[in-house]
Amino acid sequence: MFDIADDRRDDGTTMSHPSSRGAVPPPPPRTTAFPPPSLPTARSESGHRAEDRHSGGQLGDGYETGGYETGGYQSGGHGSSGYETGGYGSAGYDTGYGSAGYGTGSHSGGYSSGGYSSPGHDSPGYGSSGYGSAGYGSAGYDSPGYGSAGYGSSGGYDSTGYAPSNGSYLDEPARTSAMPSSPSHHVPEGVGLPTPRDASARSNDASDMVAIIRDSFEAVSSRTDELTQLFYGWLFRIAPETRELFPVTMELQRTRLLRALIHVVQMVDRPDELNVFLRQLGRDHRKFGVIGEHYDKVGEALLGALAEIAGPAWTRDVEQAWVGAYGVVSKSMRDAADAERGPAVWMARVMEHRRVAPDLAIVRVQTSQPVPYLAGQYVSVETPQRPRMWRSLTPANAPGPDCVMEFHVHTVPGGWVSRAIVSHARVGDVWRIGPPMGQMTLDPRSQADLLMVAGGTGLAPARALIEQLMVDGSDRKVALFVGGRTWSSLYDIDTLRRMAQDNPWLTVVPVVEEDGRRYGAETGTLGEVVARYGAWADRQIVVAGSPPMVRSTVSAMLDAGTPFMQIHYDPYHTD
Ligand SMILES: NC(=O)C1=CN([C@@H]2O[C@H](COP(=O)(O)OP(=O)(O)OC[C@H]3O[C@@H](n4cnc5c(N)ncnc54)[C@H](O)[C@@H]3O)[C@@H](O)[C@H]2O)C=CC1
Repeated sequence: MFDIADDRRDDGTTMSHPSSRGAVPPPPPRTTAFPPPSLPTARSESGHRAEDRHSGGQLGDGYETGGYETGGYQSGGHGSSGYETGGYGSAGYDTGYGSAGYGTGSHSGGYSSGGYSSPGHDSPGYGSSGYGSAGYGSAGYDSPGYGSAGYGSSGGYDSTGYAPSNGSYLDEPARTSAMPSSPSHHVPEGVGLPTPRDASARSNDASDMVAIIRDSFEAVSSRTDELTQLFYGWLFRIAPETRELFPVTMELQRTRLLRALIHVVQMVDRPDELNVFLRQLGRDHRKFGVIGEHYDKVGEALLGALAEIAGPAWTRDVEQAWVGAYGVVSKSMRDAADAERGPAVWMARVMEHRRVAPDLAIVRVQTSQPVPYLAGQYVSVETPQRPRMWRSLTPANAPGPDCVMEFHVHTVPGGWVSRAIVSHARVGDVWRIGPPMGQMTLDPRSQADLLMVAGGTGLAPARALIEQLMVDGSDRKVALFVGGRTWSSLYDIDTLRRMAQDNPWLTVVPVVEEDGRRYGAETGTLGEVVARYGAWADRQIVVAGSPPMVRSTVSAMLDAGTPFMQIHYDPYHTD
């Protein structure tokens, strides 16, 4: 319950059925030299690492997993005592910015000063108030912060007030700006930032309620570990049957609960956005087998736990505010779950498991019914080796009538699920797949050329998008910069080469950290290398990889003059 591990979903629009999108062509058979000559000219290569490179990428024990759940995002957070410090800090847009994290609660002033507030980033809307605040709205506590809603929203405050959020809906600023689920416009009180535009519209009662919820939550924010433990203890006491919905190890679950709670608290004054989030959460929870009556028990446990931690500060007003807020939350979730007609999960059989490196496997699964995902989206996955441990993975292929999904899974040190998938998944295993999420999808109406920057298994969404362009018969120019730490870690380079040879619109540029010339690759970090080619101002840009990689890439691009609103990336949970 209240697990937002897999909560990124779009704005609720219906996705097209994969089978109507045409067959995915088989990989082209030949090899070719690359890169083809259609790129801008690179400036001189420094080969030096970015200052912040690989920062904050350590995982806490057990919070890993394959595909895109590796380092970075998790960073210090889960590994350290509270997720409210380092972890989400670095999940924020950079360390300074992030380090305020959620830690000090919603009123932390830290946000306005960190990272992206720093001088040197001169793109519009990127200044101190702009970035600091926009990110705070979500970045601190929730993975959207890292992606679309957090940094993505740094367009957030521009001179005219609120620019649309970014980081989603590749190609289509209008849709991006309309994206209701982004919590990006929230400005916590007390940080000296612009007033949220909806503030004036709030009634006194509502704003009182918002203030009470925020203040009371902040008051317990230093004891969130206790809070979540109490909550689950309470829940399992009053509704013992819910225990089996959760994995044996509850640590991660508690973190997820907290994230969801914080998310709700942060968005409590933006009912429309909150509603989208909650509806997605409700639909997603169908896969856990959550039923209507559980919502009441959860409410009771939550309020009970809050009251116990708050002590004398739990006044009647506070209680009423929370009762009201929880009523809204549970209604949205239940309504959405009840309204959903599609499957809660799809069963997928492992049809191929290829260990392409000791720590990396390519797994192809087939579902009996199509999973309605779009190229670039991701799904949550549960494997028989790790029951009830759902992890997010991005299909590396476009949806096709064969109902096959290909996943690229890199082990994360200490990771339960990623290691199990790489080492122990077998042909014939049956996986469960949750509903598609994420918004890094193509707008079929756009003809803009594209730049894709992919680090490690972050290649998956880029490859799916490229496949989709092939299916669509597009001739939009695509430059794909694909990075690995070493040449041998570019595990899919042969396929990419073939694709580039067969599709003249596609340019593939391999990037390795050292000694690239030896392999015909560029040397450096992805951000450095991409920025050497200029600002890419005429392209829609997708960045996928570990959070530190995304962070440093976007930073380098902004420094090179890339318009922020053209850069897209999805939020990822790394647990
Ligand atoms: N939809 C998405 O965006 C997806 C994201 N991912 C994420 O991609 C990541 C891939 O991880 P691995 O395969 O282990 O790749 P990796 O961590 O070995 O890194 C691969 C590339 O990223 C660069 N890189 C890594 N850390 C960096 C940093 N701090 N600064 C600059 N560049 C950095 C490396 O130089 C290399 O080019 C995972 O975190 C995974 O969660 C994976 C699949 C989909």
